[in-house]
Amino acid sequence: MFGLTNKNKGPKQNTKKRSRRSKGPALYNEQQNLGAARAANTKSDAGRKPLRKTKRKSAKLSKGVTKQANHLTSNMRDAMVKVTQLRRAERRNREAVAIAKTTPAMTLKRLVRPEQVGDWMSRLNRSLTFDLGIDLGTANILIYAKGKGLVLDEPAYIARDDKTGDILALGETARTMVGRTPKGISVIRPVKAGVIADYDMTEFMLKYFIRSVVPASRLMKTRIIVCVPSGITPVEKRAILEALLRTGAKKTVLIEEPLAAAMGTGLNDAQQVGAMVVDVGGGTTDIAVLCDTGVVVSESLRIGGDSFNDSIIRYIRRKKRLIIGQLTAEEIKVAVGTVDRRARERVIEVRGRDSGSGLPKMVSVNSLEIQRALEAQVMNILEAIKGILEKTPPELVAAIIDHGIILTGGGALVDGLDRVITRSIGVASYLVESPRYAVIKGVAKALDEMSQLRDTLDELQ
Ligand SMILES: Nc1ncnc2c1ncn2[C@@H]1O[C@H](COP(=O)(O)OP(=O)(O)OP(=O)(O)O)[C@@H](O)[C@H]1O
Repeated sequence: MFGLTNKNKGPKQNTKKRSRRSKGPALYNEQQNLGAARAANTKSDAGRKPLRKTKRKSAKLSKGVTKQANHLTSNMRDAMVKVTQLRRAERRNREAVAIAKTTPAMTLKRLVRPEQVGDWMSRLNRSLTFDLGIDLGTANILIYAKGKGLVLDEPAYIARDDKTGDILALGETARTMVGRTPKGISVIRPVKAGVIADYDMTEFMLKYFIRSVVPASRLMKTRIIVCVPSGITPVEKRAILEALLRTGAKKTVLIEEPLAAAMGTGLNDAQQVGAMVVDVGGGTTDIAVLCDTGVVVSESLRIGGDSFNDSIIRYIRRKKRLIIGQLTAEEIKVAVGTVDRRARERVIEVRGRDSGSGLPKMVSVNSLEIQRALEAQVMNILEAIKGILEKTPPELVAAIIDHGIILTGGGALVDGLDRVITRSIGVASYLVESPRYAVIKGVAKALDEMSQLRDTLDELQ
């Protein structure tokens, strides 16, 4: 009975409150039932009926009341759960309204932790900045985009209408027009011997090629490292930097060709103690001794793949009385050309115009003839290497003997150059893998290490 009384006391108060507030039908009925049960209980006590009858009656009554009380308790629990759920939903609504009222920045602060904000900012900055490396060569222009790789590899040629000044073709299309253009159209090379020969055309070519690889919206954020021959004057350097700035770039930086070539060959260890790099390009041959502080001694010669072609043209005209063009000379050089008189003999049939009669003619040319044609130029390169070694500090010479002479640049692909240098200088020399791309690989590295290389780079912004 005590248990029963206790059970009835608690729920009774709650039920009253609830019934007053919400007057829910279930709870109201329960309260009425409980009241009826109590009234019945009081009546039975007052009547003082015989003991057996009273016992049976009170047992029946207590069963009923227990049942009702249990029922009431479970209903109370349901009601409490409902109230809690309602309160939670109300709190959630209030929070949602508060977030909606805050500014976007406040919402960002609420949703993103401070360290994530930093990451987010740097990620955004990185995605907006565009870093380019350019090998502005006499023969070819190569562009490397950080994070993307080599994005442009085109011959540095422009076909132009002489009368109107209109540009008709650029790059490979213009190169194939060399020696085949009608009157009034000329194919020009704006960069000669590594130096800008025609400023307007160089600027036009750079703008055209850069815009073909950089979205216009990112040009203002573009940083460019450009590679130049070691022998150019400060005025020429500034001209190149300004031409690049006029393309719309944010910042332009210069790096010397031999330094870039050395970096591109992955020479870091040798470079620290001393290395000699001979970069034979289309227009220039750059010879330099480098150590960890940069270029120690260097020289730039106006000799390269193009002047090799000129020598071949002159030789064939003189010895074979045949006039050939630049493209044929290039073909001969690649097919049978050599600078080593001990090389295996190869022969090629060459077509051209007879210098006397002006009629078409075909002659055969062999490797030894090409070796003779190129001999004087190779002698100049060998003399320049000897001269540089004489100016090199003895400690570095010892390092060069250990590491050898490294050959880079497309011009160094001419057969036998490495063997001739090794025999004449007495120091092992070797051609790097993909010599045409050594400089642009170095420029790519320089882009990664831009901040450390600050002393070695000339910059403009
Ligand atoms: N297989 C080959 N044999 C001989 N010469 C070659 C060969 N392939 C390319 N060349 C020469 O390489 C030269 C181009 O080399 P590269 O692209 O390194 O020059 P560049 O960087 O444009 O010139 P520079 O460094 O003088 O500004 C051309 O003159 C071409 O004739």
